[in-house]
Amino acid sequence: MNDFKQWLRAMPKAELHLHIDGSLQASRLLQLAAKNGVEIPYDSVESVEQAYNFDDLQSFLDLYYLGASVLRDEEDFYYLMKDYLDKCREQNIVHAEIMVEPQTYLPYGVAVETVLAGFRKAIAAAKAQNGQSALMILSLLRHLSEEEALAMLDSVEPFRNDFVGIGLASSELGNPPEKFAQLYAKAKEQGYKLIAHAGEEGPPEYIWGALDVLQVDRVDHGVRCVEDEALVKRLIAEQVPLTVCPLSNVRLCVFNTMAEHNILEMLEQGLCVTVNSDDPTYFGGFMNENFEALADDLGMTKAQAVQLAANSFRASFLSDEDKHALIQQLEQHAAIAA
Ligand SMILES: Nc1ncnc2[nH]cnc12
Ligand SMILES: [Zn+2]
Repeated sequence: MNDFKQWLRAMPKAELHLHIDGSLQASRLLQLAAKNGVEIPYDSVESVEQAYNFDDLQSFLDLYYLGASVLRDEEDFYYLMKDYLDKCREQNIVHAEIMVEPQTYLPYGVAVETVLAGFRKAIAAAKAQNGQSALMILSLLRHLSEEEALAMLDSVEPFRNDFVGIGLASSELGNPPEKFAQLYAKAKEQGYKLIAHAGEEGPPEYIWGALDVLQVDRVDHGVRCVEDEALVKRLIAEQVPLTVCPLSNVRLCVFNTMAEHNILEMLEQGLCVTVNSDDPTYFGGFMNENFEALADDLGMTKAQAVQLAANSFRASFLSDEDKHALIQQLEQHAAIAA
């Protein structure tokens, strides 16, 4: 491995766009399917990994929801979160904001309390044992109705302190932000930070909708903003963070190749872009593999890597004091020769 890659791996960074179900390892999926008696059409790690071959977002989501269907009890959720937090430690992800999607497990009779008890325990252990920092985001599923999302928001009321914000994920096309206007208004009243996927497969209008109707603090993906000059100007002027996921975008055919990805052009234009893994086990890499792909295929410089990591701390929902401490840590790393 070259010196720059070693330096990138050691760089402190925050991950702001990660679906916990998207970090389910194939071996864990098989183990839980066997433990919980869930029938799945795969019998080996190789056969699961062969299915990681997607034409678009929906073809991925079909496998992603099948994977999530094997989780049943508190221990299953604990190990899912622990596996990801172990990876954060290995990759110098010093802070993570993690999307959890309790609506996914409801059809299997899994209560929100069970899901949160497992996740909470793993996060508390990572904090106590390794000083790791993690926050959870309640991610609602846009292929379901707004009523269902509102019902979930009500269900988590007793667990309000487990979540820093709400997000909106799943099938984007045909499910515009406007469908969830009431949900976001209610969540805002309750003090949640607001995030939504927009402009991944959906058009720039969906990003306008996320900004103007949902009033989001941060946009997940947002790469299609470049099709609308006025939108780019607004995003730059307001420094709205965009959580970009390079390997995900290539695997889901948003870009044909990594060489065509626009993340560094967006960065150079002055947009507040960050690097994230989205669903790392399904898309062939966690955070460091995303950074390495930008170095290999787009010629990312050290200064650009530092800017991307600094953006990840600024765009986080940490206190100003915590952000400042992490940016100082990053500046110390930046002073080391790559
Ligand atoms: N990339 C993605 N876009 C929308 N919803 C998702 N859920 C998990 N990954 C997603
Ligand atoms: Zn996502």
